[in-house]
Amino acid sequence: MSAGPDLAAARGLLASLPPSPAVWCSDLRKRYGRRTAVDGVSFTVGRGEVVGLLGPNGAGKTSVIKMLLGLVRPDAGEVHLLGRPGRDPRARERVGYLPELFRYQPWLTAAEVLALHVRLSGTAVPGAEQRDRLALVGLADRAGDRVGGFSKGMQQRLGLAVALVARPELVVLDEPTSALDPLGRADVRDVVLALREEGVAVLLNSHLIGEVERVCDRVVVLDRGRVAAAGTLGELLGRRELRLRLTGVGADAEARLAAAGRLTHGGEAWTVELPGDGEDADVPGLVADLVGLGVRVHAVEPGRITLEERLLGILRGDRP
Ligand SMILES: Nc1ncnc2c1ncn2[C@@H]1O[C@H](COP(=O)(O)OP(=O)(O)OP(=O)(O)O)[C@@H](O)[C@H]1O
Repeated sequence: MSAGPDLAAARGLLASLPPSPAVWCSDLRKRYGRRTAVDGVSFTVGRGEVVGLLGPNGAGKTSVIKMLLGLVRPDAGEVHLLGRPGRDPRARERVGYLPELFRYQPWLTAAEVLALHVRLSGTAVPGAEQRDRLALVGLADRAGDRVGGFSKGMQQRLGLAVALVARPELVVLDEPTSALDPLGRADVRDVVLALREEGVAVLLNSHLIGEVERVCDRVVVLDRGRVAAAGTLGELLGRRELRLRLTGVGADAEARLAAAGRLTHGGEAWTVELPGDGEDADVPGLVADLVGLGVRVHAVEPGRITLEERLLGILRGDRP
C-alpha cells in the first residue's frame, strides 16, 4: 500500500498546528451528597502560561484540581491535559503536582523521596539532575537527611522538588507556599517564573493574592463552584493610571495632561488613564512639561486597582 505520502502530509499538517493547551476542561461538575462543589467550570491553561486559581474557602478550587488530575471523578465534564484525554494515564506522565496536603515517607531521605518519584514517573532523570532540583528548592545540603526530621516548610519545598523532578510540561501547585516563610515564598515565585521561561505551564492555587498578581499571566476566579471571572491581569484590573495633585493648571497644562491619556479631575486631584499597559509612559517628561507650564506639582502617584480589591469586588458582585 502507498499510504506513505498521505501519512507524511498528515503528520506535517499536525506538526504545523499550534500545540494543544496544557489544560483544557469543559463544564466540570461535582456534587458531594447534596452539596454542589463544582458547577460547570471551563477554562484553559496555555503552554508556558502561568494561571492562578483564586476564590474563597470552599469555592471548589481543590475539587477542580483533583478532577483535572483524575484524583476525583467528575459527575460531568471533560478534561484534556497536554493534548490527551485526562483519563489516559499518559496524559499525566508530564504533569507535576504539589498537593495541598502533602506528606512524604518519613523514613526516607529527601534524595530517596525524589528517586522514588522518578521511578514512579517512568522518566529517566540522572542523579545530578535530581540533586539540581533539590538545590533549586533550597534543600541541597539536606539531601541525605530523613524527611521525618524536616520542618513543614522543608517538606513543602521537597514537595515542590517532587512536582518538578520528572521534567513536567505542566505543573499544578495547590497552595504551594502555605507552610513557607516570606523568603520561601519569594523562592517559589522565582521557581514559577523560571518554569515559565522554560515553557512549562503552571496552574497555581493560592490564597496569597499578591503572589498570584506577581507571577500569573491570567487568573480564573471561582465562587460557589462557578467561574466568577477570568482574564489576564490587564483585563481584570483595568488600565494603569497616574494620580496627581496639582495647582495652577492652565489650559495649556490641561491639554498636555490630556495628551498623556484620558483625563478626569476634581479640585486639585487629577487622574490620567495611561494608554496600553502604561509601562511606556514618560512620567518624568510629563512632570517636567507641567512645571514648565507653571503648574505646581504636589504629588505624583502611579496607581491601579490591586487584584485583592478587584477580587473582593467580583465576590461582592460589583461590576468591573
Ligand atoms: N471529599 C469531600 N466530601 C464532601 N464534601 C467535599 C469533599 N471535598 C470537597 N467538598 C466540599 O466541596 C466544596 C468545595 O471544596 P474545595 O476543597 O474544592 O474548595 P476550595 O476552594 O479548595 O477551598 P479552600 O480554599 O478552603 O481550600 C466545599 O463545600 C467542601 O465542603
